[in-house]
Order: sequence, then structure tokens, then C-alpha cells
Amino acid sequence: MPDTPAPTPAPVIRSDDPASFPHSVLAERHPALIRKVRDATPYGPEQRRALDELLRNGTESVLDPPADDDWWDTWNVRRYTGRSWYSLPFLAAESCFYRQLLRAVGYFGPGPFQGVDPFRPFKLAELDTPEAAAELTALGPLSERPLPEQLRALLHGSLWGNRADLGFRLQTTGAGDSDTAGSSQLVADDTESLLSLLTGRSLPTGAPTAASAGDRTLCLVADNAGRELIPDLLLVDHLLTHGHFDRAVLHLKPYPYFVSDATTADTLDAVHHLVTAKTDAGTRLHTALTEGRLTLRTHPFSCAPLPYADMPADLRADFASADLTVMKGDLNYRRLVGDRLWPPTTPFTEVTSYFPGPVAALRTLKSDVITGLTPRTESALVTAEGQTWRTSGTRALIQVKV
Ligand SMILES: O=P(O)(O)OC[C@@]1(O)O[C@H](CO)[C@@H](O)[C@@H]1O
Repeated sequence: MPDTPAPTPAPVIRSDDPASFPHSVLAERHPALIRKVRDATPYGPEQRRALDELLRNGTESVLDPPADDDWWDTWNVRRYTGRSWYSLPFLAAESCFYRQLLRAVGYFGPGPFQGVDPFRPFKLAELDTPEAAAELTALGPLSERPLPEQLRALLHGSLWGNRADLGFRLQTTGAGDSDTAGSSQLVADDTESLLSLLTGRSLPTGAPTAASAGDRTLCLVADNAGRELIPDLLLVDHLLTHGHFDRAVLHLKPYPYFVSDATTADTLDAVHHLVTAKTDAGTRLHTALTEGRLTLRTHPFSCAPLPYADMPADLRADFASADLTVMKGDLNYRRLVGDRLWPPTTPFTEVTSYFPGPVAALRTLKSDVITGLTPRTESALVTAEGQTWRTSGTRALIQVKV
């Protein structure tokens, strides 16, 4: 079991306040997701019964972990047995829910549905949308722009690709499709520092990057499949193709999680999609995979209900050996800074100081946690919107810790 995180003054986010965002996730989003999963795949009576049971007793009753699944012991979550789901840390409650959902559909087997991703129908549909096609069409004109401009556009494409994961759309219908990226401001913007780290130049402050010349490794901790993973892969392709990194390691989920989180199968689907669309990037990514310049990692901790501060030694060593780790998305952000109600002006660099090496967060704001705002930004947001900016998915940030 990992070490317990150091005590901190900021309270852990829970779901027990009925007016809170986390409560709505457990009370509304999870039941909606069970129904969607039930409708999307012709599961047999056994799996349907288990899904109905989860719907009936799921988050409304107390936590009842199965005796024969050691995931609950590995991450020390069996200690929550008999407690209301709403009393758990939000991160743990969600993680336990996804574990129960996968068990209900027989994902862990044995049986005919072993390894069948209940979210795959939604993920594949994502790749088939007119919006996804338009994004690929835009690659042509982009390739004629100067390289620094391309990199900046691909970086922001990867950021805004996180705008609306499939789970998010269950609750805020349509929010993910509206063109909010252009009109929204970044609430924190370390783009210049990140570009320096990505290209190996010295930082705008004049300080040299930690990266040495040559032999550079990028870790990209992916978030969602489909329309987020495609721009992530395009960014990785650009960085490898133009010599900014020699190797990239893509961290993925070992099995389906938080609806649309990317797995190995989703990554292969995305690369296949890029190849079928006859993009040069697709061909290059395919080759990079076969040559080992792009490698895939599926560490079990990626589906653990814990913050990165508790990561095991082997994962820590992975990140420590990278010249830069890029964390994509809201869930990774929650795990990176700790899923706590920090005062919004708490420095990002302080809460991530434990991280072994330079790390960047690219995230649209879809949950309460936030760090690294200036007092001015915070008060402007609150004056304009109260607290809705925290969870609406219309704001974003780029933050860097060197
Ligand atoms: O990591 P992602 O895909 O950007 O976001 C995951 C997410 O939708 O899931 C949680 C609610 O289920 C929220 O915290 C968050 O907005």
C-alpha cells in the first residue's frame, strides 16, 4: 500500500453536500451512465441484472466491495466498507463506482464479456463525428504555417481537446460541442514556459530547462480517447518529428475508466483512424510505435483512487527519468494537486513540488479543485460567475512546475 499523503490544511473534496457538484456526479451522472451502458451493448440477463442492482443500490446505499477483487485491498479502499458513498473522498467514490460498473458487465471475467469495454461504442462514435473530420481537415493548412506556430496550435488543440469528455456530456448536454474555446480565457497560462520546455529552449525567465541536449524523453499522461486523444497524438507526432524529443511515453489506463479514458485499444483505434484518414501523422505515429520511439504504459496506479503524491516507486522513477511530463485533463489535475478545496491562489508549484521532474498540466475546468490563480483572476471570475467557472468546462489552464 502507498504511503499516506502528508497532512494538509485544505479539506478533501467529498460529495455529501446535496448542493455540490460532486453530489450531482454520484446522484445524477452515475445512474445516467449505467442506463447508457445498458442500452449501448446487448448484455445478457446476468450482466443486466448486475447493472440494475448497481442502479438500485449503487450510490444510494452503502459501499459493499466484492470479497474476491483484490483491487480494493491494493489501494486500501476496503476500509470504506459499510460507509455511504457520499461520505467517501470524491475521488475514491468515483473510482470505486467505475470498478463496480466494470465488474457488473463482466469486464474482469471470466466469461464472454471479459475485456469488452462497455464505453467503446461511445468512444468509437466520437471519431466519426463531423467535428472530428473538420479537425483533421484543418491539419492541411496548419502544416503550411511556420513550425513555432504549428506547435502552439497543436498545444492548444490538445488542451481544448479536453473540453468535454463523454462523462461530462452526460450532465451538461451540448456543452462539449459549443465553440467555447475561442471566447474563453485561460485562467492560468504558462504557455511560454511550456513551449520552452517542449522545445528544450531556456525558459522565459532565463533559467535553463532541466532538459539536456539530445536524448530527450516526453511522458504524456493521456486522458480521454476519441477527440481528445487525436490532438494529443498529433502533438506527440510533431514533437518527435521535429526533433524536440527522441522518445515519447504515452501513459494510458490499463482498463476502461471514467467513461472515456484512453486505453491501449483506444490508442490503436486513434492511430488507425489517422492512418485511414491518410494523414502523414498517422503513418509516422504507426512507425514510431513499431520502432519504440513512442511507447505505451498502462500502470495499475492509473486507475487507483489516489493522488499522484502517493504514486509507487516504479511510476515515480518513470516520471523522474522524463525531461517533461504532461498531464492531460481534469482527473489527472485532481490527482496531481490533490483533490482538495485549496484556496485558489495556492501556488501550483507548491502543491506539485513533490513531483519528480518538470510537469505541465493541460486541463479544462470540470471540477471544484483549482490552484495557481492570481487574486485578480479569482475575483474577476467570482464577480462574473460566482463559482460556476470551476465546473462548467468552458475555462482552461496551462500550468507548469519546473
Ligand atoms: O479527466 P477529465 O476527462 O477531463 O474529466 C473527468 C470528469 O469529467 O470526471 C469528473 C466527474 O465524473 C470530473 O471531475 C471531471 O470533470
